[in-house]
Amino acid sequence: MAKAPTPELRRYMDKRLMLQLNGNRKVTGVLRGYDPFMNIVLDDAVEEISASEKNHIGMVVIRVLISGSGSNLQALIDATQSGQLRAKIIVVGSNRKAAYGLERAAKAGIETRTFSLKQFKDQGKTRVDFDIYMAKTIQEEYKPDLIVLAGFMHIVSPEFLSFFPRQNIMNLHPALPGQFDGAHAIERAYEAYQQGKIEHTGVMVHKVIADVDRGQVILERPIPIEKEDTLNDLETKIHRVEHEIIVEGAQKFLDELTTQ
Ligand SMILES: Nc1nc2c(c(=O)[nH]1)N[C@@H](CN(C=O)c1ccc(C(=O)N[C@@H](CCC(=O)O)C(=O)O)cc1)CN2
Ligand SMILES: NCC(=O)N[C@@H]1O[C@H](COP(=O)([O-])[O-])[C@@H](O)[C@H]1O
Repeated sequence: MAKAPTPELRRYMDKRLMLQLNGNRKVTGVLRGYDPFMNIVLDDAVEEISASEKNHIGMVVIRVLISGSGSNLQALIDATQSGQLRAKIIVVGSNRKAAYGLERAAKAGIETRTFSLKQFKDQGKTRVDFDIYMAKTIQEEYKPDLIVLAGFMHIVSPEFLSFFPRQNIMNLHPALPGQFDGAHAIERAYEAYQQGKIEHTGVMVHKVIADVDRGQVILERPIPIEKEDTLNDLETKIHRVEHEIIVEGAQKFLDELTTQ
């Protein structure tokens, strides 16, 4: 495939630019870097909300990985567009080409990538080959400050994690630390409540390590379960809290990462 031509921006390097983004957003900043995919790195970036209101963003970029409907991705998109989350989503990746979250990203003018484990296996390659390709693509083509796993239903290997020595990967999990690690956590919590084993569940965002859902907790929030709650009621309560904690957790982690 022909390599994308590098845009002629050399003469603007280290100069303050004003960029007009989608959604009629205006951002100024000092050009520090760019690549053939038009990923632009601006330093001391400032979003001009209005003539009198400015939002200092700093120099951050983020990348989101999804598998499903992407309601948490939408929460991140909305938060970056409102300025609540001082960051820019530069690309959304999914391991499922039918994930509705890819449509949400495209509608927001965000680049999307799909990574198919099945394609690798059909070529006789391994799951680790797939993980290495995915990690190498993310790191070399996008160089994100933060990767957010927002319902990304793929357990990443130590080989994947080795590409990110800063451990700048955050996962959203619909359970409290050490309670219901892994998939189907909400259903398992509901079942445990019905059996009288727990009185509440919760949501957390945590750093991603090889041991699934056992990374350092960034934020956690308990969610009470009422006896009249159906599973759907509990899922609704959990998703509402998720949409808040994923934004607050991303900002908290970014602030930590960018001051290291
Ligand atoms: N190494 C890690 N990888 C991932 C973590 C993590 O903490 N460490 N968090 C998960 C997200 N997650 C729970 O929060 C999770 C996702 C998926 C699974 C799982 O069993 N996946 C199966 C496939 C299931 C499916 O396709 O429906 C698998 O990967 O074989 C467990 C937990 C993200 N990755
Ligand atoms: N173990 C990981 C896990 O269960 N993640 C869960 O997938 C859902 C994705 O929803 P979304 O696609 O609407 O954002 C969310 O509930 C998230 O906590």
